[in-house]
Amino acid sequence: MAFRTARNLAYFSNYIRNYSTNGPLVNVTVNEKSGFATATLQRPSVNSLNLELLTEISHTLQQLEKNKCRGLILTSASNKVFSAGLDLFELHKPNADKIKQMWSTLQEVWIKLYGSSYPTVAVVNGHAPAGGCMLALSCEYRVMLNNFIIGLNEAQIGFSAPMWLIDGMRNTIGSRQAEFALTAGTLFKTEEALKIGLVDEVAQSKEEAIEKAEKFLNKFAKIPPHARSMTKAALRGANIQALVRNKDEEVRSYVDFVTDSQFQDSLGEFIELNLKQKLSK
Ligand SMILES: CCCCCCCC/C=C\C=C\CC(=O)SCCNC(=O)CCNC(=O)[C@H](O)C(C)(C)COP(=O)(O)OP(=O)(O)OC[C@H]1O[C@@H](n2cnc3c(N)ncnc32)[C@H](O)[C@@H]1OP(=O)(O)O
Repeated sequence: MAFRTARNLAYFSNYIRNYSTNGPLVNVTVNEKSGFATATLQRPSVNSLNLELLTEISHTLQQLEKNKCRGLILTSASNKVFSAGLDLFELHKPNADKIKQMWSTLQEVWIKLYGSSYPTVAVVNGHAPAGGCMLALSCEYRVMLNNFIIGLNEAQIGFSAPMWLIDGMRNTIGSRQAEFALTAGTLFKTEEALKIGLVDEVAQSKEEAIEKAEKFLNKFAKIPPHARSMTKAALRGANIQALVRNKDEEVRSYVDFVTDSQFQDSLGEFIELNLKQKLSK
């Protein structure tokens, strides 16, 4: 088992430090006492998910799995936005090959994070719409700071969230609430999200949120890791397998959907109406 000896722990910490120097968009640190890793998303200014950030998240998750991480806290370097979801500018008039890779990497991130063998907590220290909510939902526990929004607003932008993400929402807040939330594309304020169970706890500061996250991770200290991860796989495996079976087909549908002129028109309108930065004409 990892971290059984101080030498193992030191090796892993050094490894992660070295790794983090190679990843400018995701900073990874390891608490040497607890063995918990903190992965901080730091793509300016809103951690919008472009191919580069998604690739780095995917590599980070792979390394954490390989090194038998004891627990992960996922958070943001911004004090306003956890992640603004997919990079909408990269979806506008896109290069088909690039968005193909982007969707495929997004699927990989979900498979690795939703299916990780180690426990995971999202410290949602800023807004988390769409893909930002997806990252938080993939974790096992969510601690959110006050006065932000979270939710799957895909319907508002003109499409449906993919099946695996709908599954993640349903598994978290139940079918009835998921239907209300997804069909309206609702973005919930922190307190509302707590009421429906989309987040588990509210914190007043990032420090308090990290403490709550560590408390959650510490609950597993005496549970055999293989028993924990087998149970998690039993609970989440069917949803993951459904995506694995349909991965390529979904990428094809997504590329067709996003490159269609109707989607491009509604995306253009959404950007002009909702984002400060505008499209160059
Ligand atoms: C069968 C399978 C296929 C099914 C088909 C499915 C098709 C799916 C296609 C796409 C899927 C998408 C899922 C997504 O994740 S879509 C992304 C949705 N995101 C949003 O709606 C968020 C939009 N942003 C906001 O609401 C706000 O910016 C917010 C995050 C709340 C932060 O607000 P605030 O603090 O006031 O900051 P600003 O609005 O001033 O923004 C700061 C700068 O960031 C830029 N920005 C914001 N969001 C994005 C984004 N998503 N992508 C790129 N850039 C973004 C914004 O323009 C500002 O830029 P600048 O500083 O240059 O002015």
